[in-house]
Amino acid sequence: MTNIKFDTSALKSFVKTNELNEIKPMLNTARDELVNGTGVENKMRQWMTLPTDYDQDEFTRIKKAAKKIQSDSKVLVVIGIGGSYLGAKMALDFLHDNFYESMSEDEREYPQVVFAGNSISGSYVNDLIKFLGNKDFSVNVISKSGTTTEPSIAFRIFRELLVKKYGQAEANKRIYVTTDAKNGALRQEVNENGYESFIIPDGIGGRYSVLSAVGLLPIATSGADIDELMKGAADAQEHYMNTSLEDNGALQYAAYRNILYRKGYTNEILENYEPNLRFLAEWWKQLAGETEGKDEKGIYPSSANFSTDLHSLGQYIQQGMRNLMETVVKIDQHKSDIDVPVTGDNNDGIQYLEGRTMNYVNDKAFQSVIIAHTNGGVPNMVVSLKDQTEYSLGELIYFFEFAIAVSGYLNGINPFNQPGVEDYKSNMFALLGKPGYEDLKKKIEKDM
Ligand SMILES: O=P(O)(O)OC[C@H]1O[C@](O)(CO)[C@@H](O)[C@@H]1O
Repeated sequence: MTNIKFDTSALKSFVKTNELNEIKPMLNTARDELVNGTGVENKMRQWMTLPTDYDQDEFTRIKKAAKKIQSDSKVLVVIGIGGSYLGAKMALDFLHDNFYESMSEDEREYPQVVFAGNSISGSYVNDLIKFLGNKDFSVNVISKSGTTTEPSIAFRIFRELLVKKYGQAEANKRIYVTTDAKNGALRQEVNENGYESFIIPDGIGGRYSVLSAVGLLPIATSGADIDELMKGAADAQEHYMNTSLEDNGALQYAAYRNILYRKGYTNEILENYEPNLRFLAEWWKQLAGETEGKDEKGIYPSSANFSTDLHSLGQYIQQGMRNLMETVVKIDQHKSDIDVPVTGDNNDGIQYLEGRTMNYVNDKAFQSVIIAHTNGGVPNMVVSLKDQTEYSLGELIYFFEFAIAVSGYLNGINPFNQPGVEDYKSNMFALLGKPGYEDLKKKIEKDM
């Protein structure tokens, strides 16, 4: 097994063999804290066994709901932010064609999945309402807390739109809620209105939730195979939970990125050579950033899309401040390929590429960048993924979740909380005049 290979061959000039041996006892302690549940906040580890231990009845209901949406809607509006958004968006992009979401109604077999509630932009929401026009649509609102401002506002707007279009009773049948089992405003609304609902289990935080109903309903609605996704994740669970450092790419990734971090490579760039992997990095950035960035430490997660960003960020990466490390997610078997056309002339200077394919050129770019950036003082790691299937994505999700959680324990922080996110929220509530924030409002206004 495993469709993932973790390659550190480009790290030779940055990490000596003994360094892996030296960090191994600490890594194993971190791994044991995670796997055996002896670490802090251990109740938030339910994602670890989710691929094999999930509610089968709910899984069946998710597939049924996806079928209903496919039969009665042209568009599914998914409302959520952070972990209640990024996993589904990442998976949809990863699994479908680059222009899948732009296909017209007649061309598509399954509903278009669009997102809302992931910003506070009035223009975006107006554009989306315009786009929906007369199209039949349903709404999947996702929020673990049920109280996050961005999705709450969006849900009000799109629920109102549904009621206006279909009437209250039919609108209620087009609303799918994914939230906490008992708590929060959304659960209360489910109880009052009888919406179809799905549960985000207590022990799964937003950024670890893509393999729960949070990701599964939008992914299934888009026509992707969630059985295969879970199968890949289940096989990854079996592998990464039960193998030691020598055979475990996720543990190796956790070890090497921390060795590098301790040498001053404090910023990690997750990179790809496929445009539809852009949101993989956006998902990973929340996973890594919210997990590790606390107690005034942690690797800063960033991303770049190649070769696009070689023509923008490339200069900085090659010669800027030397605190960067790169992790490339590389696809081994591409979905498709195309020849460089044979024209019989060399006016554009690329006749030497005739007979080659675009993926061949892309692969040479990948190799060249590793050589250049390594020579420029930027350590490179490579996560190679066999292909862009549901099975491989399931594995990849588990690989990163496991590695980042171990990495958090290794760096001596609580990997499963995110207290820092609350500060801006409190200020915003105070400035907006939310009841209960009067004192903070006064304090802010005094300091302004
Ligand atoms: O699902 P919820 O409760 O709306 O939260 C959304 C996101 O907001 C955060 O709590 C941070 O603000 C994330 O951790 C979470 O993924």
